Amino acid sequence: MRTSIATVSVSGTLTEKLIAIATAGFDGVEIFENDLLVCPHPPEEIRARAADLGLGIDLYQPFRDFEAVPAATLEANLERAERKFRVMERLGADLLLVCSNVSPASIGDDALAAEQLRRLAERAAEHGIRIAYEALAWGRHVNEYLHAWRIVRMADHPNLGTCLDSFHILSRGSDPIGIEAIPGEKIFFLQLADAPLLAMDVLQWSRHYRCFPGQGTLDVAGLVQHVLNAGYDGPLSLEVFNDHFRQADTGRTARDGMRSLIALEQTLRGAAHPAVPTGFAFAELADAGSLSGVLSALGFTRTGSHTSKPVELWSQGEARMLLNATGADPALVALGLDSPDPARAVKHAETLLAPVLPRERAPQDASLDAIAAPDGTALFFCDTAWLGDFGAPGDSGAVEAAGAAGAAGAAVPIEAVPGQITHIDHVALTQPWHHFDEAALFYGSVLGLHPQESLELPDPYGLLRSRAMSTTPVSGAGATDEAAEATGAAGAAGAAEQVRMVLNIAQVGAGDTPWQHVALASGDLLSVARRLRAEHPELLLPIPGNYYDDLECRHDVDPELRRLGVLYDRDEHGEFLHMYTVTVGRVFFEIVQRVGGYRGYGAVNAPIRLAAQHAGHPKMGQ
Ligand SMILES: O=C(O)c1ccc(O)c(O)c1
Ligand SMILES: [Mg+2]
Repeated sequence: MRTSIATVSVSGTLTEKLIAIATAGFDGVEIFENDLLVCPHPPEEIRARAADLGLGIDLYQPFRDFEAVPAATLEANLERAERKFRVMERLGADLLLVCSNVSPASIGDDALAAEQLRRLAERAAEHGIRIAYEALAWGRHVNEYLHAWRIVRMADHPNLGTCLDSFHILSRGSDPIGIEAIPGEKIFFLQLADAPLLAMDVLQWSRHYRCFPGQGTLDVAGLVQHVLNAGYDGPLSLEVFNDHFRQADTGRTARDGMRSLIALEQTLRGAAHPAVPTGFAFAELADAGSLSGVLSALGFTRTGSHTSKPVELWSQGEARMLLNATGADPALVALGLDSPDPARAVKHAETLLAPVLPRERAPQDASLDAIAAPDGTALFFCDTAWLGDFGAPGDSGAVEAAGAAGAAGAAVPIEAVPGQITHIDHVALTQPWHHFDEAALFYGSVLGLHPQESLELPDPYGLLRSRAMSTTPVSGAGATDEAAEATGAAGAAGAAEQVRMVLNIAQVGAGDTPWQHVALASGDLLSVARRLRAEHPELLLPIPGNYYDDLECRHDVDPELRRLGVLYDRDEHGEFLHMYTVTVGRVFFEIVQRVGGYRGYGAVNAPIRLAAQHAGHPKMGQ
């Protein structure tokens, strides 16, 4: 399918936009008029640049407030159009988008609108130009796509067709099935945008919060399927008005847009996602020596040493931490993901433009492929072979992979030890604010994670935006009942096989060193808490008594939670106990216990945690 993008969707000058759009691999562009007006180069030069870059100019837009006007205004509007046709000829563009009239002076008369659009199409035809009429969701009289189509049909001119825009259709809750009744050749253009579900004025929603397909909650792929069923074979064109995209890196946004179209095409093909991870194989932390004490306090033991690198394996149950003695401030640098087919997972990631990381490895090391997540974290796709790179602690000889699970891997049976940590429950990664949507699309398309709750959490110095993503779809805004049932079926039994990530937005001023955290699951959190409180109280994040005064009036909880500093939440499926360590370098740990089928992340307690972290670190990094 031909891919295109409106120049308004990315930042920069028109020339910068064209270069970034071509580099990302698009076939064409929609020139948004304002980008041309502010450009110092004449249309002929833009046309030549686009041609040199291999980009077609698929559309020129928008032409506003044309139709259903009093006769005197029509003459002026046709004259205005003539001038635009001349600009388009100079640009080499032959399709003009006319959006439905928003003026209070326009008249609610379909026959009049059709007659005037017909006159416009006749004039356009003299220039070899075609007109695509689009219903804006806030059009004065025409704001439904089927209404725009009825007018186009009534006008009955070969140079007049309709432009469908997923945002205008889905934001109003219109049923896109009606698209299939429009002959494909009368759909002159298709614009795609997603958006988060927001209860607000639709014009403001459209102008500030549109995002690429897959970043919001609209069923853009479902709509495209209807358009293809209608017989449309023109471009899929991204048209996104977004305050963040206007400020973000041009090339990165363009590539992100291309990733969204590739993912959309993959969704349309209907094949199951080929690379969904089945668990966390490990979390790798850069370390200068301070983390081993924290891990051993948490109950981890050193179970292996890498045979060719200064990396140690620390294990407990199925939770595995790699400490990489880089000498750097402690930070989360990589995640290992259990993958049913690692080679396929990397190939899939590459189709989605994920950067594959070069890796230095000794000849005897297991081949492990990694890609870079948007925040730079390395993601390794693993089977169990990697454990073979680790010998017994302090040993330089590799242990056979098969024996590794027993020796280096040291998978102690889950729950064998009371109060043991069993696995990694989730990992929270802080994203720079202008990469948040990119990260959601990345984890959704590359790993097949489903978005969960999206939250705004008060912090003493700001509001933290947070979105959880997991391998199991979870009910909530935008999720279907079926998805909720699937989650229920996965239930607690699949707890360790799930991959859950929490994406947080770094606060202004956090710079390049945001905090990350690893949440470790235990089947008996109170025992873990009792031991830590007795042996390492200095490692625990202090929780204010005011929190427990409130908690105890909301829930009938064990008074021991207060003494231990354990936080509590519940949902309709179960209960959640969790606690935090203090931050070491740029990482901290959370210990969690999901009782029953609790699905959340204790978000209600996040403000307590954030305030406690601020108290301990006046200049915290998240
Ligand atoms: O916000 C607008 O005015 C506007 C203009 C042109 C479009 O194609 C569109 O979808 C919205
Ligand atoms: Mg549009």
